[in-house]
Amino acid sequence: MPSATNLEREVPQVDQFVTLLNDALNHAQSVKPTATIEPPLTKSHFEPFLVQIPTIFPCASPTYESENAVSERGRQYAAVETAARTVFSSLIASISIDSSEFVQVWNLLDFLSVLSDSEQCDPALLFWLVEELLDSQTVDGCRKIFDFLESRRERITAKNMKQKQLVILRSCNDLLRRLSRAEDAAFCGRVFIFMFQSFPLGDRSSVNLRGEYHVENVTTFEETVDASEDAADKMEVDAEAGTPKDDGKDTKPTTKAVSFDAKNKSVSEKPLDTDALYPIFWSLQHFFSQPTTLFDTAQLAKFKSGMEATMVAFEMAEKLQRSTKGGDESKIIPQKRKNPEGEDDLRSSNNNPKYLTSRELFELEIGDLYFRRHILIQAFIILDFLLSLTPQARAKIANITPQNRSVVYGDKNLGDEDAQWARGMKDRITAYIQAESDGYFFFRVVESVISRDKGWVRWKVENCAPIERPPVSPAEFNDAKASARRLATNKRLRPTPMGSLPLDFMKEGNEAAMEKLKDPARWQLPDLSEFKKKIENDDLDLDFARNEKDKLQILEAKASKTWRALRIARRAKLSAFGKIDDWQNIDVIFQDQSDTEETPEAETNNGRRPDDTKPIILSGPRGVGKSTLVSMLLDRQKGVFGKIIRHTTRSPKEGEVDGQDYHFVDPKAFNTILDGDYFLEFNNEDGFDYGTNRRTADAMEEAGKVPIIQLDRQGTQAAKESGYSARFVFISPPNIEDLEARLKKSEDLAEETIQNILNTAQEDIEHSKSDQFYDIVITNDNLEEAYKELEQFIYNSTQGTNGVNGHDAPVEEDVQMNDETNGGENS
Ligand SMILES: Nc1ncnc2c1ncn2[C@@H]1O[C@H](COP(=O)(O)OP(=O)(O)OP(=O)(O)O)[C@@H](O)[C@H]1O
Repeated sequence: MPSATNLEREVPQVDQFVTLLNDALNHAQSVKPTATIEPPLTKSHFEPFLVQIPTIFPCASPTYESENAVSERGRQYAAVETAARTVFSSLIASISIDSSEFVQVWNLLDFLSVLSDSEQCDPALLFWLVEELLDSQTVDGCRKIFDFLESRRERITAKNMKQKQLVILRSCNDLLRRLSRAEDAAFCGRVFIFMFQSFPLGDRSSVNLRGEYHVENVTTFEETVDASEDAADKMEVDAEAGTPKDDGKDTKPTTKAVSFDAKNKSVSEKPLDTDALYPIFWSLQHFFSQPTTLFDTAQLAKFKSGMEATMVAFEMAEKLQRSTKGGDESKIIPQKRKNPEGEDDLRSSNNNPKYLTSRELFELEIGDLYFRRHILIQAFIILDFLLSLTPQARAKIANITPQNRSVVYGDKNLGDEDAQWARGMKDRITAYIQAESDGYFFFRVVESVISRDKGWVRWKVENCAPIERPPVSPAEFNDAKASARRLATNKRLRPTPMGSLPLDFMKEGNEAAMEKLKDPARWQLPDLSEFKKKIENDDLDLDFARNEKDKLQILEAKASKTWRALRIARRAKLSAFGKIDDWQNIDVIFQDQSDTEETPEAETNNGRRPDDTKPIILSGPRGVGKSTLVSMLLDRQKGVFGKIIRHTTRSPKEGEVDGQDYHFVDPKAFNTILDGDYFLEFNNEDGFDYGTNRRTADAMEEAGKVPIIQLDRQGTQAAKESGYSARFVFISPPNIEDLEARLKKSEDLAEETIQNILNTAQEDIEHSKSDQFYDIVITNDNLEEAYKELEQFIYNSTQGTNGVNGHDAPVEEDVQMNDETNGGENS
């Protein structure tokens, strides 16, 4: 690059262009009086200056013709660059990025972007200056520069990306090196997103194609035990081994302190004391940062016994924490870590989150759940790496040609015994992580990140093949269209559509036909127990299925029977539906009726169905009378409504019945429902989860009943926010004193609890007054009147007189189901 001062002196156009730039900046300030990044200045704002360029550089004119045009363009680009750098340097030398004057730099960059798009300067010029700007600013300043880049991203990356991509990549990577992943995680994310959005998905520029490992990331730890030393003085942070003594290899600490001789074999059986475990544990970091060292059998043996010892210690730590409730789960991830040598090298100390490796901290660290998880994820990744060396894993990528040999390690194989160990260890880690309180979800996140990463690794093995689908040929398109049409066209109807009974007898003459119609099999619902046997037979057949095709057929048959059984069961065993988590196991509906929600009376079905059958959510303070009103509704409109019972992970209290007071489930079952996003609302109280399963309500609706859900204010809010379609009713006490009296009368509550309930009630009442949150607010003063108001709302006042307790039209059902309804009618 030519030196600015020399060119300035030698090339008069530089001076002229500096003047033009300054004029343009003055003009910019008049058209954009704000001091903010937005709005961007565009070509139209700089038009008067663009037309002046040919007067400085004749070659800039579109009509210019010369055989030296190319070299003249080169000179123009150099002069524009020098002028731009001159103006840019004087601006950033005199104005702080925090000052409002700094808008001039944004304006200059906007002008350069216009110049670049009009091919009046080097396409990369803007990014060269941005690179310098980033270099000259603190991380806070860089955030502002990124605000600018993000707001202009589409515009500045639209043209000539090829010339720009190198400098973008360099600036972003430089910036990332300066940022701490732990402390500036959000900013790092912004930089990555900027890169992802600027470069096409399949761009290989930043791919580590040679499969190099970050060997400088060496973890140091204390080699010898010295009880007399002051722990605070000794506290060490593992350092980037940029120091010459490391030479890229962690010679010093990791190997010396660890002894993996035969005597140490017992580590897998009983826990080591922390002093013995300390060097073994930290030496694992060496394998985590340099997995290829595991190709050496001795090193692999070290890794294996180190992992075994670590797992035993972790399992012990977990057991201890469980037995001493409230064990130290506090995070000890420090906010700021000091550099061991006190060197003023911010870059190296900020690059990666570090571990504190002091002996004194070790016990605390392994007592910390988050720390243990960190280590186990590292181990998980390494085990996956090892398993990628098995013959089975290799077979999966065998047909990829050409392979990127740098990441395949073709000559290295993992033996059967080691592979078995690695699989066993992976399972052990999985079980360990999942056993923690929110471990199930945490592990799912880890699993999905790792599985995505495997996709990228495969892409690397494929030498980063272009990520694009070949266009569909017209012939393929036409074929697909024709077969879609074929599939969508109505086929000829079968003489006996699937599932319907033959009607041939109709030809046999009236009397005989009528007799046949009386056959109970035509109108009676089959007995639920029949399906039990048939489903059991299907299960048996499944066990003996010879191939996938047979299995699928049997599964389909089972699904059909299961569906029919559920349809029959919905009449009497609705509460059991909440206990079904897997369609393949519906045994619960075949169990004795006594353990279901519905009482025999509920089947008498002499209530009236409202026109609006949306679920009803009843909210209100504790003790206001919600349950009383719901009981009245269930009693007076039999068979029409169904109360939704919440799920909980706590155990039943004395007298509580599963399925009546709560559905008592274990955390895994609860999490499965949560994971499926089936909870309408959920909360955690005293360490136990509670939630309302939307599926229970859906099943009830499907069974033709109107679900009634009792929720507190937060639950109601959650249901509303999730867009749940329901009718929202608030039951209000006549006043706080009455509520207090009811609470004191009905429950044996401590004074403090009562006061808390009353405070919440006050807030609930205030909130119920806010516009349109509830569809109706009913004051429960006189119980009978409150009930009437509720019933009127449910049935809608215009229809309230129209024979409450009368009969509604039957629910739309298939013929078989209707048959039973008619048979059971008792009005
Ligand atoms: N209108 C009323 N007048 C007097 N007492 C009433 C009235 N309505 C309900 N009660 C009584 O108030 C007490 C609390 O009623 P209920 O259990 O139905 O309240 P709740 O809102 O369901 O309470 P929670 O939210 O704690 O379950 C009961 O003893 C009930 O008989």
